[in-house]
Amino acid sequence: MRCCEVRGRVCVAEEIAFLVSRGIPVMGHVGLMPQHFNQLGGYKCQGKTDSSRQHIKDGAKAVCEAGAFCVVLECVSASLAAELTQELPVPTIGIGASNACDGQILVIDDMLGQSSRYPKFVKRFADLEQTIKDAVVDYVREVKCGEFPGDLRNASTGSCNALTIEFDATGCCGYEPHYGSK
Ligand SMILES: Nc1nc(=O)c2c([nH]1)NC[C@@H]1CN(c3ccc(C(=O)N[C@@H](CCC(=O)O)C(=O)O)cc3)CN21
Ligand SMILES: CC(C)C(=O)C(=O)O
Repeated sequence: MRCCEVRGRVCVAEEIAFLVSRGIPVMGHVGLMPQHFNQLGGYKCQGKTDSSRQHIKDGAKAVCEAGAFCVVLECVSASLAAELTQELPVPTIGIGASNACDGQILVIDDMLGQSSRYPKFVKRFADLEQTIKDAVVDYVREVKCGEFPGDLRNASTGSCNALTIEFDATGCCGYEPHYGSK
């Protein structure tokens, strides 16, 4: 789905209502907003005090009243996420905000293990960084010792490259590499 995400609380309700009135679906976003890193004092869990908790709740409600179709909760406490998920009329999508939310976000580079820094809530479901490093180290080693490219990987003699790609049923756009003699 194509939509627009608007980050902020009560102060962005007017902008959300404007976009929604023109037919643009808007996703709200409360809690940690990385764009407000300086005002928030870092990438910290939000809603720890009663007043900031209330502030986030008021904001999330205003965002819904303005017409957002869902609200992202970023790094809010589990109990606040549970309350908002109960109280808001639209689905909540959490990131670092517990499993109380209706849906979840995880940055793809984080879950695949390809980021340079990891927020503490991330689970790495794969370690692509290590996989890529291992592949590159193997490649460099094989090039240095002459193992790659061997005869089999040589375009003019190789047999394993006997590849034909046809882009449509008639083959008129087919790509047929020329192997063998030049
Ligand atoms: N790759 C990536 N993944 C993300 O999820 C992400 C970004 N980048 N960039 C923008 C924000 C920043 N995010 C973060 C980053 C770190 C924490 C984190 O671990 N915070 C610590 C406290 C850090 C502090 O005190 O300064 C915590 O205990 O919650 C949380 C959210 C989430 N977002
Ligand atoms: C939802 C998260 C990943 C995000 O967009 C951000 O923190 O900037």
